[in-house]
Amino acid sequence: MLDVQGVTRMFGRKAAVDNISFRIDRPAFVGIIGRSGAGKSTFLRMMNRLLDATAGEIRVDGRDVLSLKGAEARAWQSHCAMIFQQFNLVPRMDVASNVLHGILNRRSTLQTLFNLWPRADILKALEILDRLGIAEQAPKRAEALSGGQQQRVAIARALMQDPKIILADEPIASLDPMNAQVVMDTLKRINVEDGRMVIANLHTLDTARRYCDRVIGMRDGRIVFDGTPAQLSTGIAREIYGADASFNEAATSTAIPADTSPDRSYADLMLS
Ligand SMILES: Nc1ncnc2c1ncn2[C@@H]1O[C@H](COP(=O)(O)OP(=O)(O)OP(=O)(O)O)[C@@H](O)[C@H]1O
Repeated sequence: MLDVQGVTRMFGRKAAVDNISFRIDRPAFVGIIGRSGAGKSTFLRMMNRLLDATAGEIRVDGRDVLSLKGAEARAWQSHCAMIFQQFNLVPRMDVASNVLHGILNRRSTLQTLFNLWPRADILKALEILDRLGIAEQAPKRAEALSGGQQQRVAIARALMQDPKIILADEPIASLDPMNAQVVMDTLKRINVEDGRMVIANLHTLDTARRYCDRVIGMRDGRIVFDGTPAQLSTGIAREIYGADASFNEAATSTAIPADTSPDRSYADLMLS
């Protein structure tokens, strides 16, 4: 369903992403790991057409999304919703309106001007918020919510687009461990229950191991590992991060200590 072939992005003489290729045949939960500057964000930004590639193809169900232009490129962007480390909500706007903004590009100028939303869309937004456990936050301003709740609003906004693929660029990097777990559990749930592919740039190894079906390790723009979490040994992790023998995985951990952890997470249940 996703076939990445020879994708490269140059910035001047530097290849931020250097001729990468991989295939994903089912709606998997894919984690991309690597140190800062490895090219992870650049790849996601090319995939949803925020950034042009210098070379290569990204085929989704046979169609090269890198060659789409104009309205077709915009339509593709709504099929691969993106969520960001800093949530990118409108802080002073209420939560429900932030979620409805996921389909802003489907409205007429007049509707936008008077902030008019069809009843069916409002009900859908509330239904999604309810599903993510934050329905009671709908009338509040986004800025009044905790970071974890804001990221769930951003996920709700993404779901409003009914995307095939969700791209998440360091979705939990600004969150404390408890909120990070809630957000990752939410993404896993959407992946498993809806069959939507999730591709997430992750900065902690334990998160990649715990939630991903497949892990892609990048270093200096290249793929240096592509496999299952079980294949990701400490030695390979060292290679990905360019670290020496003193590299300690626990140092990158966001895990919640067992005695403060809530009931077993959804991901635990799915994976057990
Ligand atoms: N707009 C740009 N102009 C010039 N160089 C850029 C630009 N965007 C990214 N780069 C460079 O491309 C390389 C890859 O950056 P990228 O942000 O994709 O890495 P990353 O793995 O996502 O890192 P991080 O986790 O820090 O975001 C880096 O060397 C970065 O400095």
